[in-house]
Amino acid sequence: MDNRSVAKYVEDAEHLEMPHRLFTLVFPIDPVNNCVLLGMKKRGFGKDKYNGFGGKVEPNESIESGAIRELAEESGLLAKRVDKCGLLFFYFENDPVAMEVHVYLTSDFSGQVIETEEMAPEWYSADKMPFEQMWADDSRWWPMVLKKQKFTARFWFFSDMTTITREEIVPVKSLEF
Ligand SMILES: Nc1ncnc2c1[nH]c(=O)n2[C@H]1C[C@H](O)[C@@H](COP(=O)(O)OP(=O)(O)OP(=O)(O)O)O1
Repeated sequence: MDNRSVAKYVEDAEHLEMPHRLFTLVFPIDPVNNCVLLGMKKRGFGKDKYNGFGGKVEPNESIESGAIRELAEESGLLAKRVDKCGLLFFYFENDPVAMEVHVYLTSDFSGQVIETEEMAPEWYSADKMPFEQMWADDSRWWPMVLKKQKFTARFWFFSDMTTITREEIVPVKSLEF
């Protein structure tokens, strides 16, 4: 997909006549051991699932600053740099607000991994992810991450928040548009 088409795809997604709430999702990567840091969510939305680190973007910050802040708050790691690898849209039956999730990787970070009130972090082999304990969409787009392929994707969830009723995953050249 060329950049103009990507922009159109995102514009379409953002104008499905529903408001979007902005979120971030960051996966720290250890490239030497091919490992990724996941966190077991201990409370709130997504409790008892493994995920990357992230949350809502505050009104006074950029999406990237929000990603770095949430990573620090939830894992103790300070990212010097994050690289956007994907853009996800989630739509839930009976929910008038969609989620727009900006997905980042980082292998440039410092600090000690700590367990926080929200997350219990654990390193996993990047090609042996615990998908059965993750959001149902994760196994659909993670292969793009492994291939170093940027992507946009849209998932429609049934009201149980678990069953995917429709999905679109599109490889893209760039997420700068
Ligand atoms: N389906 C799916 N796949 C992958 N990742 C996610 C989902 N749904 C999601 O919500 N997420 C991600 C997006 C965010 O990184 C988190 C949810 O953020 P949340 O914990 O609700 O936001 P915070 O701002 O940290 O919330 P509180 O601190 O107010 O609890 O999961």
